[in-house]
Amino acid sequence: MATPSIQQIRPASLDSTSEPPALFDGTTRLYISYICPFAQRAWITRNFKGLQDKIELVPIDLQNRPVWYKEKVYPQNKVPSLEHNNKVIGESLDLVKYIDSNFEGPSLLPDDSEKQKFAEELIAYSDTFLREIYGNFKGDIEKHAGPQFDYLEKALDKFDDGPFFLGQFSQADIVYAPFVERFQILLKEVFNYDITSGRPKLAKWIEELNKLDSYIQTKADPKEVVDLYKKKYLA
Ligand SMILES: N[C@@H](CCC(=O)N[C@@H](CS)C(=O)NCC(=O)O)C(=O)O
Repeated sequence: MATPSIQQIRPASLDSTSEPPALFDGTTRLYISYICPFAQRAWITRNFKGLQDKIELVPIDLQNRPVWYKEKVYPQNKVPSLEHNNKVIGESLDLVKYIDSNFEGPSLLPDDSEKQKFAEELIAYSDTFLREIYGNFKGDIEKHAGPQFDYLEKALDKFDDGPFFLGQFSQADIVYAPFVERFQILLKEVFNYDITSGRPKLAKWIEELNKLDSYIQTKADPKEVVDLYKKKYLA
């Protein structure tokens, strides 16, 4: 029997014509959009911890959002959000930490305090990383984005007991992976800029990420990424 493709195991997105799920019935639900890198962070966390049966994935069509999402689930009207224990929480960085510490499954932070401190530093830097790159899509991309990828290359040099930021796969990798995925596609396609050129550790990090099912299953459609970003940033 053929292995089901990644797309086949993805539930269909709910749109303005869809009925809401049975909200606050005790089911834990992670609301995402397949194209959203912030939501992808929480989705990878859920997958890596093996919580596919404990946290139901509810994809939303952001272009044609159901009104009940804002009214009944998450007034901020953004994804990701998590319905858990009769409340709804949002913000991807908080959700990565929340899912990691409130559910079973392998921990996404090592015991080593030096590594924990470095994870905090990397996670705290992620907003600056994004701002520097997104904010310069119309400018000299090499000048502005280059130092950001150099930052990652240097960070990957800190621990040598594995290919990830802390050696082993952790929250820090999850925070950056969805964005590096998109920037790699987009900068190559639009600016012919290869983010891995001269950055062997970053190249290896991407290669190793692409061996993890929990990440592979969440990857965005590259064509959709390019179309969306061109429309948003380069029109
Ligand atoms: N700071 C938020 C950002 C989430 C976010 O901007 N999500 C986008 C999709 S990628 C969204 O829901 N946009 C809908 C809107 O702004 O109306 C997080 O980290 O979770």
